Amino acid sequence: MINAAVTGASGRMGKLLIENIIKMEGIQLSAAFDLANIGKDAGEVAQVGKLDVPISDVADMATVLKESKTNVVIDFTIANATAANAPVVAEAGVDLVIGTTGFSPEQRSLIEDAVIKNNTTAIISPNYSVGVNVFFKILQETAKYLSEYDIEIIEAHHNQKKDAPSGTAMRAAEVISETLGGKDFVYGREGLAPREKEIGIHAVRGGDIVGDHTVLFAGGSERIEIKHQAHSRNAFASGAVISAIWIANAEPGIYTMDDILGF
Ligand SMILES: NC(=O)C1=CN([C@@H]2O[C@H](COP(=O)(O)OP(=O)(O)OC[C@H]3O[C@@H](n4cnc5c(N)ncnc54)[C@H](OP(=O)(O)O)[C@@H]3O)[C@@H](O)[C@H]2O)C=CC1
Ligand SMILES: O=C(O)C1=N[C@H](C(=O)O)C[C@H](O)C1
Repeated sequence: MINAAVTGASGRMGKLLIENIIKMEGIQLSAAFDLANIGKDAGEVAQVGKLDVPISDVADMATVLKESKTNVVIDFTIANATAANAPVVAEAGVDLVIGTTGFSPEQRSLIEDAVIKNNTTAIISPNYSVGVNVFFKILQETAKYLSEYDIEIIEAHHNQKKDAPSGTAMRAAEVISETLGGKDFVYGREGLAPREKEIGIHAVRGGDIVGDHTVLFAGGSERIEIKHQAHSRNAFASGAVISAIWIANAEPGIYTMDDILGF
């Protein structure tokens, strides 16, 4: 049985991760962390019934992980929180499934260094849905054929999202840039904006949009739009919990969803 802890247990994703953990075989909730609802039952906060797992303060993370015999922490919080908590998790010899987005290059290196230094394992992905990871592959292929076309990425999310552009939009831009040997990124456009050989990245925030990503390849007299739309956060939560099961048999190191999906 895999013992999984959830960090960000009171959040939109945290609650759904707990719901998915209790539904899946071979994995159980061993601990939960958040800034809010400390001491409350994580199952009751997630509205899935009492689980006898209290939400703990992140300040007690090292002790709680040890006492709860946690094997893996699933972290969907905010960049600075993940950057602070990941070294604590790695030093405790516990694996990590990271869904948080919006890392600076320094935060990303700090997390990866802690995992490597402690010989543990991490999966880091801006999007745990199967569809988005197929979408990345389609973008790679399309970019090869339409390398001369103008490329713009438009993403839309709910009005409570804390980072922009989304991690998925940034990964889409990286995938295309890597395929085409390097592109500049331009964020939004305003005023006179002559088109160079860059990828334009645009973020929209409104209402309860779960997550839309469109990549536009525009030529002189035609265009292709490749679009992924998430209908529910379950697309992300189920992928993250499957990843937490997968990690139990992985060699130490850093992985992405490509490894889990066998791409
Ligand atoms: N990879 C993927 O597939 C997906 C990634 N995401 C990413 O996951 C992250 C969370 O998204 P979402 O659930 O919507 O956000 P929420 O704001 O709903 O949830 C985040 C939770 O983390 C808590 N938190 C903040 N700081 C800490 C800390 N230091 N220690 C412990 N908990 C903390 C927040 O508390 P408080 O509210 O009090 O600050 C909140 O309860 C975002 O970065 C988002 O982009 C989201 C969906 C899919
Ligand atoms: O914050 C969200 O909601 C989401 N965040 C991820 C991102 O930034 O790419 C993934 C998904 O689009 C939902």
